[in-house]
Amino acid sequence: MVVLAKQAAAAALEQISLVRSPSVEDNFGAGLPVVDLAADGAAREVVRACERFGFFKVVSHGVGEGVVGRLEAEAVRFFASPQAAKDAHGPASPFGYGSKRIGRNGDMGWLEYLLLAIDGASLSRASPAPSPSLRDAANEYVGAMRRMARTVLEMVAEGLGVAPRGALADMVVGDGAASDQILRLNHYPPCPPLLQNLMPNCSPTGFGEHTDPQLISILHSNSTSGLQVALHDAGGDHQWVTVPPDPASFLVIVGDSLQVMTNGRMRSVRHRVVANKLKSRVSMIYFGGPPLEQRIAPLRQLLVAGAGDGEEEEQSRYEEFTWGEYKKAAYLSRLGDNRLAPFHRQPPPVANPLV
Ligand SMILES: C=C1C[C@]23C[C@H]1CC[C@H]2[C@@]12CCC[C@@](C)(C(=O)O1)[C@H]2[C@@H]3C(=O)O
Ligand SMILES: O=C(O)CCC(=O)C(=O)O
Repeated sequence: MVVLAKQAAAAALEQISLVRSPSVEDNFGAGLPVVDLAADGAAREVVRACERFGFFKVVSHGVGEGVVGRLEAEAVRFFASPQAAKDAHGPASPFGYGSKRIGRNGDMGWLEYLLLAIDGASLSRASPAPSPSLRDAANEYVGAMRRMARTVLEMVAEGLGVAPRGALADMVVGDGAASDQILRLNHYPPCPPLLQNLMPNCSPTGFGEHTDPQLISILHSNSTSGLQVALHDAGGDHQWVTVPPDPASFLVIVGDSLQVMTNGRMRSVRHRVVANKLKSRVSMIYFGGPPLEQRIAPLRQLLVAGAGDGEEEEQSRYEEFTWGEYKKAAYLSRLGDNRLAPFHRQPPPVANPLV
């Protein structure tokens, strides 16, 4: 009987891996990096958090509750619609509705999602928004994410002493820049009860561990927990730390491209989602990438600034590539792969230290 039940649970999960269920001890405590974007010295705090952790929570962001609420309500409505109606907007290749399958190379998660392409300041005409109301809410939300991406990337430039302020922001949200932006709506149903009964200490992986390839990501979630980030100790071992959900805030996540452009000063953080035992998690994430032809290499001013008096300028830790090349390689990779590894000339020091 137990064997049959276990088989049934395994079948329901298909090839979705299980991880240890998070407990309160895994929560990020007082050390969680938080930046008040409206405060004096915010640029310094942004740089500090990106260098130390590769992510931070944003408060005083100025995004209206209605903007978030409208898109989240549309997402909930869409995910609650009949499976056939959702499937009509899939499979995600890469855009559209997807369920359990992530990317093209066999990654699986306990989630369903809608991946939408952005063209300039709004959803791409080619992107299959399931309804006009979802499209309108998404366009309004994308406007808010673009403003936040500009603010944060300008603060990164300012905090690092890079001029002009728009050097990074313009790559992602510059007028007329054919940048590569994506909006993803994720729904993680609760862990199946059968599995919970059989293996109370295990939970299905919602979204497997990965780093984001772009410059920055901006994440919002409802009040259901699940996001974890990998922090490292001095020996290089990592520990998964839960970031408590806060629907009133956003999380900014450093992507691989920003790691390279800052020559490893800022670190893309590995993160994952673990399905919650009881509640659905709904998240919305904006990915800010540059135009395909953008060269991804350390900003010149950082290499010059990194050199001491009379020394030669700091060397790039990476082989050069364009965003288009990196993106192509990303789509050929598995979610959890270290996509920057083939481009490393010099491995960066220990990432994202445990506090
Ligand atoms: C296995 C995958 C799934 C990928 C592509 C490839 C490797 C990296 C994944 C992500 C991670 C960040 C968001 C995303 C939208 C991106 O740009 O790269 C993801 C994309 C997808 O979910 O389709
Ligand atoms: O749902 C989340 O909290 C994170 C989602 C994520 O990492 C992604 O969509 O790439």
